[in-house]
Amino acid sequence: MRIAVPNKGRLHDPTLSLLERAGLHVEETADRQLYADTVDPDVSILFARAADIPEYVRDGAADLGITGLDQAAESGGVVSSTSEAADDDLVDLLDLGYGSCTLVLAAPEDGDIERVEDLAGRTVATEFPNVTRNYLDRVRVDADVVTVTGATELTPHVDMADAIVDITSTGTTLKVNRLAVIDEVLASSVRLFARPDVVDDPKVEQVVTAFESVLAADGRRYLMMNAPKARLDEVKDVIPGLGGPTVMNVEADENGNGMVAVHAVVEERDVFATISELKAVGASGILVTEIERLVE
Ligand SMILES: Nc1ncnc2c1ncn2[C@@H]1O[C@H](COP(=O)(O)OP(=O)(O)OP(=O)(O)O)[C@@H](O)[C@H]1O
Ligand SMILES: O=P(O)(O)OC[C@H]1O[C@H](OP(=O)(O)OP(=O)(O)O)[C@H](O)[C@@H]1O
Ligand SMILES: [Mg+2]
Repeated sequence: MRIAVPNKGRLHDPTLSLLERAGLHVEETADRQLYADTVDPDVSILFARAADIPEYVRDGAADLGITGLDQAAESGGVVSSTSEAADDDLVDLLDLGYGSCTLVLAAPEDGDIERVEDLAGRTVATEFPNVTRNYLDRVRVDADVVTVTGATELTPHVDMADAIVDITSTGTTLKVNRLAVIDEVLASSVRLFARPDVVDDPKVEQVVTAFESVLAADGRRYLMMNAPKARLDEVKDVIPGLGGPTVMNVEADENGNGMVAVHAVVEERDVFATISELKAVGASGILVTEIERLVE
């Protein structure tokens, strides 16, 4: 099974670190090499441009692809389950949570385009012509679409276009170019995409489970402590854990203090407050550790 992965750009490093954390270590290769093996002999990597990855998966050059939803939507149909998929659709299997951005319609701040309807008969410049045409159809506005390959934000200022559809995340680029958002076209983030015919492959399911376990571990910590058996209910009340905590007898509890060991997964943001509350109900020897993966 082959996974297409961004070879450069902002999605390259986070994608490799996700593969690493998921246990799919990518073998060292010379820079920009097209293919790489992973520690799993059944899984290999194809490095490609983020924008080409959807096409590689649709065509069968790869079985799975990791790239932005914006790129997948630009290249054709995207569905969220196999039951609704046509042969050349991509199935959006999993939101990997990074590369979050929004494709927006934007126009000069002090111009005459204030609503999408004002675009009738005007021109929109974009690197995403298909997504833009679909959007204009959806809102029933008849405008021309011109395709550019970069620096889209400049086009309204050089009379090439009246508005743009482009990526924004912090909004800095739009602001610097004195452009105001008129409408949201597509909310995007990096996803794991599959061809419909491979979705039920056990290897694909194994990859999905591995990625899910990394996402589940994100922002969570593992707490271990000793607690007086008599106050276990209070300890359980304090731990806002995933389900109930695990409670174990302490082997070395010879002097009969009635101590138990308590383990629990907690949200990272709750750890700070939880520790003082645990101490207050008699817990001691509290350990906080990172979780690499969590299969729920
Ligand atoms: N400012 C941003 N914030 C978050 N995600 C972004 C941003 N810009 C782009 N992306 C996401 O990353 C994807 C690839 O963009 P990026 O610019 O990294 O790749 P590239 O264009 O192939 O690389 P380069 O711009 O270096 O040639 C986009 O399709 C989008 O999903
Ligand atoms: O809202 P912001 O945080 O300013 O981000 C938006 C900008 O980020 C991307 O450009 P990128 O940095 O990838 O440069 P590029 O145009 O060379 O791809 C995108 O094309 C926007 O121009
Ligand atoms: Mg870019």
